[in-house]
Amino acid sequence: MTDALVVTGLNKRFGGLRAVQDVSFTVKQNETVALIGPNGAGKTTSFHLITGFHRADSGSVLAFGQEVVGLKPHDVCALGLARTFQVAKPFGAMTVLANVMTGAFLRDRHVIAAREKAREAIDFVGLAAREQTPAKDLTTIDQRRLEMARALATQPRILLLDEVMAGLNPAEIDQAVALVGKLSQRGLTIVIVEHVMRAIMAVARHIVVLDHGQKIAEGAPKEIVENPEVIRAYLGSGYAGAGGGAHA
Ligand SMILES: Nc1ncnc2c1ncn2[C@@H]1O[C@H](COP(=O)(O)OP(=O)(O)OP(=O)(O)O)[C@@H](O)[C@H]1O
Repeated sequence: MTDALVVTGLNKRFGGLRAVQDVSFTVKQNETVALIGPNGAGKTTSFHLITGFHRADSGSVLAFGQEVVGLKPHDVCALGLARTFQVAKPFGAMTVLANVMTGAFLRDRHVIAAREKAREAIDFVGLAAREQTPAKDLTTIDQRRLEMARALATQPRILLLDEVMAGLNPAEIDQAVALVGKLSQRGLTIVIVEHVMRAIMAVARHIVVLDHGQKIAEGAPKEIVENPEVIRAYLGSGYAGAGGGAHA
């Protein structure tokens, strides 16, 4: 079976800073992979490179066997890669439904069909009761749900989630974890950037660790939390439990 995502030798410099250095990893179909590491490690930049928001200096990103480096974000999305943003970027004055329809329009030019797809995504993330609420009036968790619904409405095969749990309370984190599990059950391949280790341990089958733009480890969650290099660079000696740069 073709891998969902094959990232090979990805590089990105910002002036003298090597934000992403020779990063390679593979995500199998229907797998959930987490990208973790300290602030500034290059996680969000990797997402930008994979989704066409930044152009890689070198390297390759194959999505279901097709090269996406060099494509515009819209074209990457059309190939089935959708993402959320670390800082949610809804159209604040527009309703939840209208925001999600902007995602649905990628595949359905007709308003009625796009509205139907948008409603399905809104329902899936549990926002049906907020359909007519302006995005700016949503709570933090509902904004995250909106981000996910908008991404889902583009009918992706691969979903990249950038810190969708940041700022949520423990009960909300549990709800978000359940939602990610539901997305995976639906057959989606998921790449998740997250600092909430409890959530990572619950959803990820495989973890890739970045530090200073480089991959320092990858493996099963149990191996990663015991990896001395990962403990030094990110988790801190207090993990498993509460640790370092990561939020337990
Ligand atoms: N557009 C840019 N111009 C210059 N430097 C940038 C740009 N975007 C990111 N950087 C730098 O690249 C490095 C990697 O940043 P990135 O946002 O990818 O880290 P991150 O791992 O996502 O961190 P965090 O966990 O804080 O979100 C950082 O040093 C950051 O300051």
